[in-house]
Formats: sequence, structure tokens, C-alpha cells
Amino acid sequence: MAESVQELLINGEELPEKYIHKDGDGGVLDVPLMEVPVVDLSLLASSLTSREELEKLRSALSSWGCFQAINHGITSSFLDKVREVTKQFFALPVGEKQKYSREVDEIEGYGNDMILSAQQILDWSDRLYLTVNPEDQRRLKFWPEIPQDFRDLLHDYTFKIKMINEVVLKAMARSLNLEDNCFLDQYGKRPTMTARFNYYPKCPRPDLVLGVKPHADGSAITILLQDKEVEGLQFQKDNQWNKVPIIPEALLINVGDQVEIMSNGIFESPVHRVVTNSERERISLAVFCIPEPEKEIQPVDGLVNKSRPRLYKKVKNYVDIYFQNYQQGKRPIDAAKI
Ligand SMILES: O=C(O)CCC(=O)C(=O)O
Ligand SMILES: [Fe+2]
Repeated sequence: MAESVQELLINGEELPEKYIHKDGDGGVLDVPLMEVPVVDLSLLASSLTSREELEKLRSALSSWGCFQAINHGITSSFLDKVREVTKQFFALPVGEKQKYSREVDEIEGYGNDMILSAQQILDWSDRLYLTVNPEDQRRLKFWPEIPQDFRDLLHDYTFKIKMINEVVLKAMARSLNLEDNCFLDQYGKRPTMTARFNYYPKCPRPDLVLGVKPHADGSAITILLQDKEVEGLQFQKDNQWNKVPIIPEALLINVGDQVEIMSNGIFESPVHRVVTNSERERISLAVFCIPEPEKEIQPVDGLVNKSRPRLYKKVKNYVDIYFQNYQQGKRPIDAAKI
């Protein structure tokens, strides 16, 4: 397996070429702060959903493709515990983490940026990628045994995230005056949920290196727990990068390509990246909520009409399509466009 970013630092190596963005497209930390709407999920979950909150959600998703969710039902102390085990895992000795190493040509497990092509510029991050749902697809050999409460916490955390996914997908439908379950039904009976723990070590040259290259997610929605203190995530809008402020108790929720398809492009999957930092390391945990691979997804009927023709094909197994295209340096969503 390729060397993790952490090992590269421990070994005191010079910054390898393969991390450097030579076209001047490295990270810029000093970009405008995003005025991303804060949506109160407790107001969306009740049967008396406030129209105002729904409108906030709709407008956030149509303009940014993301929002900060508060009152989502997970306590701040629980979020802190999840952040804490994430830090503890990445702080383990390299040899301990390697017990969970990703295997060749696989996605799951511990490792650095996956090398999909020879020209690829690598991300300055180490990660642990795990399938959480369906439960019978969990591969426990990749689930850390240390820290001791890691597995239980991930189980409990993602159980709560599942509820949030449902609340958000229903509210998204309602915000467009559609039937509550029209998006959720497209997830099928056995939806996938994967968790990606990200660790961004300090980087000597944030101006030349990115924590994560610009990309949009292949999920339906992604629910992100950000580092409580260190910024780094940026979203692109009108060709300008904007940084996401930290709200410690909030979860950042963005739509992925599959909601872009289901919503017939009304909610666009936003391009985002992570910049590095020379002073502080950063962690995050992204949970990807994904329809069942064999379930076909497509724009919902209510969003296709004369003035808004159907923009996307019917697709299934979008995550595979995503990786095939990503590998070739293409924007995966283009493969689903008519
Ligand atoms: O670390 C972050 O803030 C975001 C990571 C991300 O975009 C991803 O894992 O897809
Ligand atoms: Fe992402």
C-alpha cells in the first residue's frame, strides 16, 4: 500500500511532486465566508412543519446545495465523542492502523487517497472508509477495535444519521410541494450508508497542496461532522470558492449527484474541496446516504414538465458510474445527463 501522509511526515520526507497542484490551483485559505443557511431540523420533522423553515431549506439547496442543520437530535456531547474517537484512531501508531489497511483495488479500509490514475494529484489526507449499512454488509475486519468504543459509537451515530436522512429527504420533497416520500422511495429497501473518516495532517505548503481535490459527492445526500476548531472545507459557487464556517453543534448537509438526478437538477450537487493548514491538523467524518445499488433512480415526475424537460437518464448503481468517471478525470454527473 502507498505511504500514508502521516508516514511521509514521520519519515521527514520532502513534499513529493505528486501532491503538488502545479497549475496554481492549490489552496487559498483566505476566501469569503459562506453565508450558508442554518436550518432547524426540529421544525422540519414535526407534522406542523413551518413553511418558513421549508422555504429556507429549499432556498439553501437551490443556491448552495447545502445547509447547516441544527436541532437534529444528536447532542453536542455525543458529537464530541465521535470527534474524539476519530482523533484517537488517527493518533494510533501507524502499525496499529495498518491492521485495517485497504486492500488493492478496494475502497474500504484505512489508507491514503486512492490512486486511480497515473496523472492524479494526491490528496493530503488519510482516511478510514467503512460500509455501515446494510448491516449484513459490514466488514468488521476494517472496523477499529481501538479506541474501544469506536464500533459502538459508529453504530449509534449512524443510527441517528439514518433518522436525519429521512427527515431531510421528506422535507426536501415537501419544500417542492411534492409527495413526502417521492425521494425517499427511490432509496429502495436496502439503502447503502458509508462512513468516511478524514484526517488532514499539517501541511508545509497549503498554497500548493489540497486536502481533498474539487469534487461533488456521488451520494444522495452527505451528512458531515466537521472539526470543531479547524476550518478547511470550501464550496464553489459562480466560480468562486467560499469557506464553510464552523458551527460546533451543527451538521453540514449537502446534496450529492443522486439528489441532483432525482430533483431533475433543481438541487445541484455542489463542488467542494478541502484546503490544508500549516498550523493545525483537522479531522472530519462524512456519512454518505446512498440508494440501494440495484434500484433505478430518475427525476421525479412532478419535476418534469414542458418548461423543465427531463435532464437526466434513469440510472442504477450510480456509485460505480461515479468512480469510473472520476478515474478518467470526468465529472461523473455528466454521464447521467441526457
Ligand atoms: O473534510 C471535509 O470537510 C469534507 C470531506 C469531503 O468532502 C468528503 O469526504 O467527500
Ligand atoms: Fe465530499
